[in-house]
Amino acid sequence: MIEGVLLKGYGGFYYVYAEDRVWECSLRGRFRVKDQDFLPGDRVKILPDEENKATIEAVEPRRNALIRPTIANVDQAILVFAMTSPKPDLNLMDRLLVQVTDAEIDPILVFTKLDKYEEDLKTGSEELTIMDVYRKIGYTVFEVSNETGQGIEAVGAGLKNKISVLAGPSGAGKSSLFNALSTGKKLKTGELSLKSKRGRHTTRHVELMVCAGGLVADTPGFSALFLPDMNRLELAECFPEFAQRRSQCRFSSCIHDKEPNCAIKEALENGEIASSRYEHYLIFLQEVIAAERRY
Ligand SMILES: Nc1nc2c(ncn2[C@@H]2O[C@H](COP(=O)(O)OP(=O)(O)OP(=O)(O)O)[C@@H](O)[C@H]2O)c(=O)[nH]1
Ligand SMILES: [Zn+2]
Repeated sequence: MIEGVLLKGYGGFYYVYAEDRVWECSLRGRFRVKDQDFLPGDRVKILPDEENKATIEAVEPRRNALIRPTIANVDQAILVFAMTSPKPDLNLMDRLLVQVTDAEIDPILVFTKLDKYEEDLKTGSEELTIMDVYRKIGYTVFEVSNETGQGIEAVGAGLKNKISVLAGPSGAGKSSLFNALSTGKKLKTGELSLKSKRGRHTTRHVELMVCAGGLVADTPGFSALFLPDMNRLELAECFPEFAQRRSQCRFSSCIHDKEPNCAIKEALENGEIASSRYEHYLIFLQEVIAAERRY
């Protein structure tokens, strides 16, 4: 028996990645009734019968499961944004960071189009780049060019043996990144480029794809504009630079809005917290409060 990860269920079969290849699997009789219980990302044990064919014999308990997209055992979210053309939408970035953090998934920020950005820089330089702002907060940040390949290897090293979801706005370079990470490797059965996948299905099935020694899901649904169900105190917990200073606020129930002696507002005034982050926090706070009232 060999261990693998379920990539997708399709047409009555299950495609499992194990030992560096994709196996077309059917279910053992006892699993058939609870067919719908299988999710991409599930860790399974398979028994090969013929070449590339096998049966699923066992399923491991899940560590976590996302509802949208529906994937089990997600380790990390790769949030892809272009440094330039288009300029990164920081509101969306902070929203995704809140969603991911709330789901207890590690965020990784990948900024693309480094080649274009460096060209732009020749006309004038900024003091603290957006990338530095997020690095300073403590996030893992990569700067890459999908065109020249610069920085790609470092991103790939972080994907190995992990299940990652890919999210970010249209035009950010998600497909290009996926392709850049997959170069030099001939695609095997069950592996297709992100773009050809997208072109093929109008209704998007969630599925995992083999990429840089790990598994990656393209997740359009993850850029949802609504914040997850949370209360006003939980929101600040999703901003690491707020959470870290919260105990210094005068009131333990401080939501860092109108309260006096707020450590977060002090840090904002000192320039230790980026104004865009605080601005977005306030926008999200209003949304969370409005949602609280609805229930
Ligand atoms: N110069 C440069 N162009 C890039 C880079 N990455 C992507 N592009 C270009 O940016 C455009 C959008 O890239 P895609 O990879 O299609 O973006 P996407 O995020 O998959 O977009 P959607 O499919 O709409 O979600 C394409 O024209 C790419 O060639 C990069 O690092 N440098
Ligand atoms: Zn406060």
